[in-house]
Amino acid sequence: MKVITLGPAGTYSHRAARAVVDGGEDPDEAISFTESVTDIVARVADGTADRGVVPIENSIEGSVTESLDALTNTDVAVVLEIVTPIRHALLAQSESFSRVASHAQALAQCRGYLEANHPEATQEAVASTARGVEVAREDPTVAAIAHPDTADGTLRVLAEEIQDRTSNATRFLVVAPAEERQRGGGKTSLVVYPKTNHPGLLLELLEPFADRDINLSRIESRPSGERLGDYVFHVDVAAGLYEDRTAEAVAEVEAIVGEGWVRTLGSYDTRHVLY
Ligand SMILES: O=C(O)C(=O)C[C@]1(C(=O)O)C=C[C@@H](O)C=C1
Repeated sequence: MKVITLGPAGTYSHRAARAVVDGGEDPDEAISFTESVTDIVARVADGTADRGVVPIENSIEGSVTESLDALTNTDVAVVLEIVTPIRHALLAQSESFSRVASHAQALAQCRGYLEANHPEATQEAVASTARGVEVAREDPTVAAIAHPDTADGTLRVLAEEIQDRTSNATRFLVVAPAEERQRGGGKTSLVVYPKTNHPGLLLELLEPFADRDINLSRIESRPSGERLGDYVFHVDVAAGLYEDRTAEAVAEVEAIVGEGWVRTLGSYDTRHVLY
């Protein structure tokens, strides 16, 4: 199983990806890296990798919009979701740093800590938390925000548990080639582009689920990119496509969108991973 995720090694996505590698396989051989989530999804769609692991939502900072957009624009399936606690540390060569480098999501998850403790430090968003660690290793003026293990004996752990809420957690999606779309699992994800707009449209799109007593676990709108005020909706429901009621509701939504489209990413289960 070839798994691709956000690199370099040591990212939170890398930690989540380890949970996808089969027991008998060496994770170091199975997992490869790239520095954008758009690229992860593209590598799965073109068959370079069997699975891709992308962050999709954080409990403090919300959606990872690049991942939502990659799922809008690329035909892939979602086969599993992984939820993990995210505990950040501040890592540097010494206390005398003037910049903090990390992934934009991680900087945002520690906004309160940084404002209270290092208001003078400038913040630099880099491709991942592990990339920030590489920068801090090369540059004594830079501190990184990342998992404490990434210090790896070469950086000092200046502070631990610096996320603004102890309950900080991120949800990752495991994507697979579109033909591996599943019907089994407790959750189903759809991307819905209604194309047109009229009063009550969103209500019409959601009624097929409400009518069948299917719980909506999430709805997120993203700009379609076509024009201002035109949206794509990411809808998650708490029921699998193997259930007739879910398949019927999706078919009804497909009929409602008419001129637009519905992409069914498939059904999947949730795995909670602690590390
Ligand atoms: O930079 C990393 O370590 C990542 O895996 C990315 C990412 C994200 O995009 O949300 C993953 C988990 C944390 O929420 C912070 C950063």
